[in-house]
Amino acid sequence: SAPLSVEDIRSDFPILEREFDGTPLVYLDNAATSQTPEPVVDAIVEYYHTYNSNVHRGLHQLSQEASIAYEDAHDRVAEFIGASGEREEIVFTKNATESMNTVAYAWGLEELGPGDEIVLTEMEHHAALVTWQQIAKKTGATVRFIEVDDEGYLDMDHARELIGPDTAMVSVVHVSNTLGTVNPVSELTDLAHEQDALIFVDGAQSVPHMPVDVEAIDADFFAFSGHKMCGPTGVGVLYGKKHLLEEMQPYLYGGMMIEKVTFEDSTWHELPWKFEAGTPVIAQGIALAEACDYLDEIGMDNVKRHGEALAEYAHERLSEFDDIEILGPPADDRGALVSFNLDTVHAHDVSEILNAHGVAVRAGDHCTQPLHDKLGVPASARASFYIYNTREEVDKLVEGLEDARELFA
Ligand SMILES: Cc1ncc(COP(=O)(O)O)c(CN[C@@H](CS)C(=O)O)c1O
Repeated sequence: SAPLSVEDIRSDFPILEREFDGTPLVYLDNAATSQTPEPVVDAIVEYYHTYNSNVHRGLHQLSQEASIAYEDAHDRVAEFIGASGEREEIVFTKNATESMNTVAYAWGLEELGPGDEIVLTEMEHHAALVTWQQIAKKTGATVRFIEVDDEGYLDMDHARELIGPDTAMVSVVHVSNTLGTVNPVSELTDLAHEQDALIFVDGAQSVPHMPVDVEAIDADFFAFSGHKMCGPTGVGVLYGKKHLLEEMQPYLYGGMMIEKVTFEDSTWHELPWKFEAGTPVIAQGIALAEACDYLDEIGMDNVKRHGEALAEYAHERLSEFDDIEILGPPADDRGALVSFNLDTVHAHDVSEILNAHGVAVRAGDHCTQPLHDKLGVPASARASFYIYNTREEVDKLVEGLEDARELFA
């Protein structure tokens, strides 16, 4: 695909024209949520303007149109991540968090028991960490954590030590939303499968930012959110290998997910509808398919290159300051984000002052409290990049930090 034209892309995002009392918006909080391009917004508007209807093949024209668009959106997402099982391997949820809970309840609650181990990493997002921690409490299973070293990399010797015959599930974040570390998910998948364990990859920060082929990785489950990849809020994706989803029982019951219901018992609809109880995320799912088209038009290799180049530049600029501590791997070996602390200024104050410069960054624990505890920092500030950000915006970030330093000197 042709190299990415940031200028053309920015014209698809009117929000980026926003100014606050004359100060232009510099949106650097893409790991929290991305902005939404016109074609995706148009897809939502078109749905509600022309074929809004409930799905699952009502007999009238509108329902037929909505059903086909909604079902086809599953195939489009499958294609985007290389799932050859198409819609049968793609469940639309509300967000990545719900995708992870779906496996924890529909598989974990049934399959786990005392003696079983769930291997996580110390850099897991709460969506995985708290979920598996609580399922372990309910089932008597044990959660164990692969250590993260001082540079923000997984200790793979420790991974090989932990993943053993008692391991039932490995759950690992593909790209850390705090450190920017890109984890060796193929290697971890091999380690899990050697022990007949399953592996769940949290792809919330990878699917939006790089080419992902779930079958090349051979992950059993993969989760991500539409709102971090130019889609709307309200749609997440659970990819699961077909035979696993076939074996799993639903944990949310109701209409749409059933085949036959009697007063005594019920049978379930085919995949993936078995896991989509009630009226699903229709407009959001259709818009997510549009977001896949939008990103593929740019080319995920270009998306990856652009985000990593901005993170590398930001890392280099921030490294010019001797009072800034950057979290995670070196400049040239990370995803599209940089978390950092300014020695004399709390991350919340950094964020406040950057906001006065129009610069939007995240400050806090980024839903990785145990990791921050381990790193010995209460919080961090995080700049995260996407397709519409520029080097000039990184320079604005640095200017804001220079202001913060003076204010708190
Ligand atoms: C690695 C990872 N895993 C799961 C999630 C949850 O995504 P949801 O769409 O909220 O369900 C996120 C979302 N992280 C946001 C909110 S804390 C961040 O600012 O970093 C994530 O980064």
